[in-house]
Amino acid sequence: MKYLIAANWKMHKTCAETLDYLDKFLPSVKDILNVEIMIAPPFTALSSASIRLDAAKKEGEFNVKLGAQNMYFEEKGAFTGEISPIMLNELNIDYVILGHSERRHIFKEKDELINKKMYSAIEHGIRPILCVGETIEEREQGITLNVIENQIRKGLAGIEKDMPYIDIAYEPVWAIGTGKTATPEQAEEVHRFIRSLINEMSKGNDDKTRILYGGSVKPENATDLIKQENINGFLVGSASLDPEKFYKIIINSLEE
Ligand SMILES: O=C[C@H](O)COP(=O)(O)O
Repeated sequence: MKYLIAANWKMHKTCAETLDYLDKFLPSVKDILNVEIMIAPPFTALSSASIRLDAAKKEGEFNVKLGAQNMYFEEKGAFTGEISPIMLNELNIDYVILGHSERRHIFKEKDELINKKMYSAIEHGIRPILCVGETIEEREQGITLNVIENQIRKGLAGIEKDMPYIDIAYEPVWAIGTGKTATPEQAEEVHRFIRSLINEMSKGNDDKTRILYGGSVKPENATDLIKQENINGFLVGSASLDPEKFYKIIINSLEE
């Protein structure tokens, strides 16, 4: 399984800043082919980034993919402010991040809506990354694994057979943007649980599904996290905004 190191820029970077980033970042990862790299800029920068990546790919083999940070499940219609899968298809978007904790908590997205988006992404050939994670209160109540199981069962309801086209990101809400990373052991405990759950749900058809860790990943903690047996990559927020830091996370993940 090729690991995936993904950058979620959230609401950061204009088109000009995106192109400037790619100018610095792409040459540094040109020869890295044994890990998949994905960048999810804001919607407004996807088109420019897509053109820039196409140009890079014409110059040789390249392992950088583009992702969207969200998507609506309908193809078109009166859904003010939303972006559809066919709009993403037009830009050759490979991945879409769904159910991110900021979508769940700030924008009140529920598992049922996330499940419809998962269906739609798969139907349109866009590989979804389903994000799950517990709050600090849930961890303190000792219900972390119940919360994760519930989010995964509801998010994947009806699409268990499509497991080979899905990745999952475990992002403890208390570790996102706080500087508090889960320890490698804390992360591994949940990743091991997710692996056995999706293995059971897909009847053993989960060997193409990467389980990413997200939450204050930085160059300093990437090596110890990736050493864990069931951590198959990262979803990186703040540290991915700096091309050099993101490059170091990739390099440090490759050492193991
Ligand atoms: O999608 C990324 C996660 O929310 C992690 O963000 P962070 O690396 O800034 O903690």
